[in-house]
Amino acid sequence: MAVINQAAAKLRAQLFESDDLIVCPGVQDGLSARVCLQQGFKNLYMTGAGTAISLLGMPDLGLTTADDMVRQASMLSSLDRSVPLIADIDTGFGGPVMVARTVERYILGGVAGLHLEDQVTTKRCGHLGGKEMVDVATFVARIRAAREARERLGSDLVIIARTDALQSMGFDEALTRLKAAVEAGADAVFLEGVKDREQMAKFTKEMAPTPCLINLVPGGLTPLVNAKEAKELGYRIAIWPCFAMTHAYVAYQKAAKELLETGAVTAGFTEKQKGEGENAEQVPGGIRELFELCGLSKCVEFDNKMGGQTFSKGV
Ligand SMILES: C[C@](O)(C(=O)O)[C@H](CC(=O)O)C(=O)O
Repeated sequence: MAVINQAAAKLRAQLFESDDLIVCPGVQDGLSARVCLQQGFKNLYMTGAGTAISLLGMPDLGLTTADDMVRQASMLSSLDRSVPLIADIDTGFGGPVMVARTVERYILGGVAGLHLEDQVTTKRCGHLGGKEMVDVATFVARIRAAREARERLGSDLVIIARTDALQSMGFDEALTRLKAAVEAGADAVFLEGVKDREQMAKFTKEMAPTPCLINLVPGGLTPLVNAKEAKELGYRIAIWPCFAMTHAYVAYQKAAKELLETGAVTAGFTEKQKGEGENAEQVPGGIRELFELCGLSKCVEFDNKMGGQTFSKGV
């Protein structure tokens, strides 16, 4: 328990013992997380939209189950337990009992923070139209259930209340909901779909001193301010869901098109990479490098240290 709680305690300290912006690149799978860890990010964000796309090949329409999300969030948390992960928990997947149960599973998986929202369980991405909300009492019960689960496990989990009410119910109702959530035990707040800089500044000012999160989705409703601006606008946490996925999508398309049309895959490769296999071990971005990114040498070292024979003939 103590080791698992370390990331949550660290996130809590980042939030309440410093005034730096917590910069969270959106990750959805092992590769995106490993790349962000390699680049030295101090935090990660597990995007539910990205998880729906990468794990299910489906849009963000409330199709990922609690099991899908717990499994992905736990895997991502385990890659480097010194880097706190904030994870999307959508609506919590049911009534208070289910919310508490799912939050416990997130905590036990090593998640440091999560955001829990007020959409109906048949939810959709916050940047799509036609969203429906639960009433305030139902939302508050979800937050209370999350807080209760946190207390039951003695965890430092950071609970971030998210409202999707802005588009259909307006700014004042959205703020009322977030204030009620803070009253019920949320540590930070997330106003989904905020539409311009003026609204951003007003939001952080009205919610102060509660820390606010900004969601910067490529192609979404919110202007893509940079980290410096987000901080100046009063935000404490910024998430960039699907940012790398957008780039990966374009690269996949290019390579798939080339393979289909020419029967070969060379797009974006260096001359060396295009060569025959004898230098395979040195190829940058080749399979060996990807395994290395994911801890190949560390696995071999661990096996040896434990007296295992698995890699005695080398790898
Ligand atoms: C933040 C979000 O919940 C996510 O799953 O990452 C999504 C982002 C997206 O759809 O790209 C959201 O609803 O804003």
